[in-house]
Amino acid sequence: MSDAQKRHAAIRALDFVEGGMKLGLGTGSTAEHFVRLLGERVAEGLNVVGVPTSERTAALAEELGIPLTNLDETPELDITFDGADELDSQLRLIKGGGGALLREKIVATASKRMIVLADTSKVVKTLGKFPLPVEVIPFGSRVTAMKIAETARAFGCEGPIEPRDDDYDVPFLTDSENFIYDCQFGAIPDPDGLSRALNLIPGVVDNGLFISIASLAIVGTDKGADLIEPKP
Ligand SMILES: O=C(CO)[C@H](O)[C@H](O)COP(=O)(O)O
Repeated sequence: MSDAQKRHAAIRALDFVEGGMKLGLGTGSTAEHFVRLLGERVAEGLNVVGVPTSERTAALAEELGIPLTNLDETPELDITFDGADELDSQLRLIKGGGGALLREKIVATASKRMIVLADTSKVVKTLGKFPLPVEVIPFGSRVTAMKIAETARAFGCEGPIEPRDDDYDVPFLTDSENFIYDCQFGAIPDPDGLSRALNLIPGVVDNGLFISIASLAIVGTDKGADLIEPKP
């Protein structure tokens, strides 16, 4: 992972921003580069409004003076800029390393387009090396986790499924006060099928697979950034 590459992706992303736009603001270190650069433009007079995908991003955007709104007031956004934990050639993503996958997916799908910002380490042939985060309601979460494992097996995915916690064994809570299970599958042969099946399990709120949502990836390199469109 390269911080310089992340910053290069964020710099290139600013070329897509125009005055008057309504923007989804992602979560994570790559998205943070973008939000900070956007804050500089806003300070220079750029007129945009943002919907943050997490409390963390909301706090940062507020600190930088970026005007914020929410999806109730502004249900259609122009572009969401967000990071990813993995992306493949079809621009299918694994997201949720920072635990914000639910709001990230809601905001991205309320946008005319989602642009993913990444460094080169995020580009993979097959999704799944990064543990897939699945957000579950705390009630009955162990049963839900067993069903996740069963469902995943039917899609050729095996591997430990572990509740995310902090350094003191306290369960990690999302902004919506749910748990996250990290599923170490190694490879996901059918991301689309797995994503649909997981979301049918009672207790699963959503999972970190973003399928047919991103329409462009900006991958930062050591010298600049490459634009990648989804391959059919
Ligand atoms: O999905 C996310 C947060 O839920 C992030 O976009 C993802 O984890 C990438 O983070 P980073 O840019 O710090 O590598």
